[in-house]
Amino acid sequence: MTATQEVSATVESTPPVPPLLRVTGLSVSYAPPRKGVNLGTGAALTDASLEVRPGEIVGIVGETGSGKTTLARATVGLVRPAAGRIEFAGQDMGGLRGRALRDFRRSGQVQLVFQDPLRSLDPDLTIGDIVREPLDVAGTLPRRERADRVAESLRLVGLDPESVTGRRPRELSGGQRQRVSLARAISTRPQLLFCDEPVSALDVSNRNLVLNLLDRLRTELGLAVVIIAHDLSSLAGIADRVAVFYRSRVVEQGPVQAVLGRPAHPYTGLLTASAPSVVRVDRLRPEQLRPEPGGREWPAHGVCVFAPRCRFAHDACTEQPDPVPLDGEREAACHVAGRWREQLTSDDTTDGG
Ligand SMILES: Nc1ncnc2c1ncn2[C@@H]1O[C@H](COP(=O)(O)OP(=O)(O)OP(=O)(O)O)[C@@H](O)[C@H]1O
Repeated sequence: MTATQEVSATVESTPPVPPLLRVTGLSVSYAPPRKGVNLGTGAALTDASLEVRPGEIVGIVGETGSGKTTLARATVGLVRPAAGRIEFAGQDMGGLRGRALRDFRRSGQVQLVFQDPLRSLDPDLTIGDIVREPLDVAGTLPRRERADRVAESLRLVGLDPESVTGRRPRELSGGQRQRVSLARAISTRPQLLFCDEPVSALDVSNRNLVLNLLDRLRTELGLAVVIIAHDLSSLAGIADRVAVFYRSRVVEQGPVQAVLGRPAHPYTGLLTASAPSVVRVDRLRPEQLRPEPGGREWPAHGVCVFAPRCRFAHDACTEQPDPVPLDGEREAACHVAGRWREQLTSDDTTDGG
């Protein structure tokens, strides 16, 4: 056997790392609102598929109400899917009921971190109590070891346990509070962390600090992290892959450089064109991607969700497209995925290539 054959034999025999989280065809609808209480009806998530591998950072972007938080809530069992499958660490979450579901939630293997730490942290508890609480709920770590784990978790997020353990959330800055939320979330040493808008309430320097911290935690703890964000700039620097949500659907997903650098879905194109600070290969302007005024009227249902806002929509778009694989690991749910660029004239685009 030649050296090259030996190398390829080794590569071929290495099994691919199985995903930690595998979501397949997930649909979620919230119950119709009670009379007089309008919380919104209809599908919050439709036929969504996504995988997260151990140690990976996956970004989820999309406008408000597109279903990003619903995916996180369904994964931890806070909302029951109408269809589809969620597997975590090889286990079918749909099969968990009653006590088994409660035990899974309490185990802290998947943790959520929310946007506004001031509202999500109990103001009456000390920082030490707040970080210890998930350990008390899980009950897997002996009591005498919990104080050490609290101190270790605070240190991991860059806080000095001696100075913060006895304080209360209001005595800390916004950035420190978000780090307390992270310390709390990692106290159970989860395998997966969902961070819902973790930096949108922070100023720029604290944003970078918290994002770098997430990057470090995934390396040091082998954590998989899903970061839900409105804006792309908070993901561009640290995510490995990104999924773009639009009106309850995953319209594009793949490696972050490919998706943000050269979007295949016109909606991703619009997002990146509207966020000039995000490093990208395409240099498109939002107006190049918006439909001409007075264009076609689209029915409210059944058509591609993006058709009414898409300059490139045509007859085929009267049907919602399924996601199709494109180059490499990327996929997009669009009848003109990537090909819409051909419709831009050379004056329209100064593609930096
Ligand atoms: N508890 C609820 N009851 C009824 N409808 C809900 C509930 N929570 C969310 N929804 C609806 O489900 C849809 C998806 O909401 P979701 O919170 O998942 O979106 P999102 O992308 O996370 O939005 P945001 O960026 O604003 O947090 C929205 O139409 C929303 O109004």
